[in-house]
Amino acid sequence: MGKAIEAVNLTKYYGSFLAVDGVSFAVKKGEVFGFLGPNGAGKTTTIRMLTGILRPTKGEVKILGYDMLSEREKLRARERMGIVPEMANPYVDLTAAQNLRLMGELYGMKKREIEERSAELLKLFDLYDKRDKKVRTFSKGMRQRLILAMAMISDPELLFLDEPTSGLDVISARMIKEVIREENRKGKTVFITTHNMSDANELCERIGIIRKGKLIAIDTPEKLKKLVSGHVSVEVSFDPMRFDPAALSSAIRVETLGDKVKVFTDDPDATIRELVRYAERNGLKIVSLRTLSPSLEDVFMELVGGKND
Ligand SMILES: Nc1ncnc2c1ncn2[C@@H]1O[C@H](COP(=O)(O)OP(=O)(O)OP(=O)(O)O)[C@@H](O)[C@H]1O
Repeated sequence: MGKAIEAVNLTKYYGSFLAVDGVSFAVKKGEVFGFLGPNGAGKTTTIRMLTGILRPTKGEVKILGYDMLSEREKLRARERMGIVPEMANPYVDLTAAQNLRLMGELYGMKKREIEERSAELLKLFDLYDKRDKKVRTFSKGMRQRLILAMAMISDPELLFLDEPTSGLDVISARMIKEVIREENRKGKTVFITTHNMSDANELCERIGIIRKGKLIAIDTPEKLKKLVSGHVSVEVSFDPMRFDPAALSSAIRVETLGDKVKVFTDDPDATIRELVRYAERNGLKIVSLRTLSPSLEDVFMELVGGKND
């Protein structure tokens, strides 16, 4: 399996301001890779360097093996990728079908091919009935679905999506996520920036977390979650609900939530054993017992300190 994206020491200064600071990573072909970070962390700057829109101050970018710093190779790479830029807009005075046609022509596709692919994409994004309506009449969600359809017109093997679901209605966001998953099933590579933790968790095989221009962590969502200690908890409910937190030696902290207690621990196995023993000793019935893993949000908060940069 080759590499779809290779970035080495990617660096961008705006004047004297360092927006992206020596970022290196690789994305395998067929992978959905998420780039997660707070506002202003450098996500858009990075994606613009990867797609050849912005020239890095320093560093190297290879896309599908093409050197993006060479104008000629960049054009070859561009033919094989689809891009959804941040806050992109279709032409509002054209219809959905016309926007798709224009994009197909830019990719040098044949008329027949454009018509067929457009129909397929319009149906996929539930815009087929609206294909001859001017985009001016479209909601934000419909426009964003069209933008993604336009990026996919040439059936590219690699998609770059900058905040594709940001600020969208639930239905459009869900549709877009479903399409991303489906593209991935077909073996396509997707690079997606987001500040939405649950989207990243749902969609991405690996996630890079960027903060103040630096890549501070890169791993699978599950492994990233293991980075945060003390965020694993065991939730238990007894009948009758009587509980003395001091009885647990494995607890870091205990929270009471309605008729449940949530015990934070570094050793969920030991905590569960203690809870079972506690119930037996005190004649309590265990109504429910489950282990809760840290969320990606917990990881994110721990790593970026919960602040925008
Ligand atoms: N053209 C520019 N000139 C000067 N500074 C810029 C320029 N573009 C971006 N910046 C700054 O570079 C930093 C990174 O911006 P970037 O847009 O890459 O962040 P981001 O992670 O995509 O954030 P957001 O989620 O808000 O889009 C920010 O501090 C931003 O203010």
